[in-house]
Amino acid sequence: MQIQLNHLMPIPLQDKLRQRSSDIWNREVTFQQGSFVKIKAPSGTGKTTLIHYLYHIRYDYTGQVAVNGQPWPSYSKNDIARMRQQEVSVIFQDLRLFEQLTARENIILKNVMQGKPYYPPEKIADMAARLNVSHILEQSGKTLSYGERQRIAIIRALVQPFQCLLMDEPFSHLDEENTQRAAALIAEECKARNAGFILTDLDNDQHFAYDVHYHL
Ligand SMILES: Nc1ncnc2c1ncn2[C@@H]1O[C@H](COP(=O)(O)OP(=O)(O)OP(=O)(O)O)[C@@H](O)[C@H]1O
Repeated sequence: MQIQLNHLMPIPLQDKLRQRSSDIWNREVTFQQGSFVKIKAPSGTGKTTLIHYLYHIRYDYTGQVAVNGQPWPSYSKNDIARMRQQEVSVIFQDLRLFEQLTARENIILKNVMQGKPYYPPEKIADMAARLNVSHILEQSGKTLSYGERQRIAIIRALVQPFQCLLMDEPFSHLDEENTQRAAALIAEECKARNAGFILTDLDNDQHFAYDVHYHL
């Protein structure tokens, strides 16, 4: 999956962003299939906005986001749904777990809706053990701590096919050990699919062997 930005600018932030230089906003940028991409930016400069544009759930921009050569708006609703099932996965900054479902139900919800599991239960158990969340899998979403939710959201994003994984500050509430464990799992799952990712964060980090760094 290749994503190209063609002079992308958020309409609500145009005045603010014109006053600072950026590698992303109002530029021509190509995110190559399989690349590990880091986008660093201070708070409030549009990381979440960018991730929402890339996942095509927000559209208040000028310019273009093209996926595999075609702008997002040219795809049908069915195409977009299929691409979110097969080609692009996401870890939102606000996580978006269903509070009334258990952690396990949140993880497998997309598989259940599609009628088939992507991974067998043992693989999900293995991922949960690696991220130290085995003991909370049957707890309801509303009782989980933010760090636990973050690890459940990470596992949920990894139990589907994808060519590109979008991640918005995915380790913001994890300690160093759990961050390292989560990053290792994400890197493995990307390599297993020949997939890449686009990760936004506030600071520099060494969690991955990034192919490209950008400043937002
Ligand atoms: N729908 C919107 N309409 C107008 N302004 C918005 C909208 N959404 C976000 N903003 C503003 O755009 C700016 C960027 O927001 P965004 O959440 O993308 O930043 P961020 O870099 O992810 O921030 P943080 O690091 O704090 O999570 C903020 O000043 C925010 O108030």
